[in-house]
Order: sequence, then structure tokens, then C-alpha cells
Amino acid sequence: TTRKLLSLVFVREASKILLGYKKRGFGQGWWNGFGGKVEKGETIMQGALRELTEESGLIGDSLEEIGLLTFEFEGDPVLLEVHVFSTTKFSGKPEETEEMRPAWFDIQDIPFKKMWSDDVLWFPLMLKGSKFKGYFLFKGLHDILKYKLDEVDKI
Ligand SMILES: CN1CCN(c2cc(NC3CC3)nc(N)n2)CC1
Repeated sequence: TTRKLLSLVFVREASKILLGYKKRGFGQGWWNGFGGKVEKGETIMQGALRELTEESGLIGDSLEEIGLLTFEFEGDPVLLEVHVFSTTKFSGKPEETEEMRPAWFDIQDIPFKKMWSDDVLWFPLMLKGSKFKGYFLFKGLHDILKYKLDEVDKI
């Protein structure tokens, strides 16, 4: 099996979370954290910080790894290994980029209907401050055939 390393960063401030509307590419039309492929020669953390700045204009520091999500798509041998990070420490103002239109959401009003269908399952763990590990088997881009999701002490 081939694993593709990806990052996903959430910026928090009080009761708000920063999400980006994906304007093109994988996940287009949906809200999500900021992230992308981890390039050769960079750590996952470095890749996460790079993508955060490229996609939102924010400069993050001291990201905390809070989750590890593995996604399989029926019929596709490539597994997506998404390393999820969170931070409350950042500088700059969120700005629209080619990829993303950022907006602050209250954690009570997360637009799950316009997000990947796994998000509604693990966001509550993130929001309550848990660390988590999950595996999701997708059929197409919307349907989850099966999943496993556990809270963990350490990623
Ligand atoms: C670079 N991005 C970052 C995050 N990402 C995903 C994936 C995902 N579900 C998987 C079925 C696709 N769910 C969230 N929330 N993010 C994949 C690609």
C-alpha cells in the first residue's frame, strides 16, 4: 500500500475556529482546515506550517499534533495519512488566497453539511481537546462504508 502524507491545521481563538473555503482541487466547494502534501525534505510539522501560510496568510507557531486520520477510497491503493494539528498561537490576519477563502466560525456553528463527511465524526473530539486516531473507508467522495475512531493519549 502507498501512503500519501498530508497535513491539516486548525487555528483556534476563544470560541472560534478558522476554516477555509476550498476554491479548487481536492475538496473544492467545502470548508476545511488548511493543509496539503508534505514535500520531500520537510518534516510533517514544517509542511503543515508552510501550507497554513500559503493557504491563509497566517504564520503559525508551535502547532500541536492532535490527530492522525487514515483514509482509504474503495478501489484506490493510495491511503491518505492526514496529520491533524491545532494552534492558538499565530500572527497575521487571515487572507484569501488562490486556494482558500478563510472565515472564522463559532464552534457551535461548524458548517458540517459543507465539509468532508468524516468531519462531523471527529470534530467533537478535537473541540473537547482529545487526541484521536481514525481510519475511514470511503466509497466515492461522500459515502463512508466503515470507520474506526479512538481517543488516544499519544498520537
Ligand atoms: C490536503 N487535504 C487536507 C485535509 N484532507 C481531508 C480529508 C478528509 N477526508 C478524506 C476523505 C478525503 N477530511 C478532511 N477534513 N480533510 C485531505 C486533503
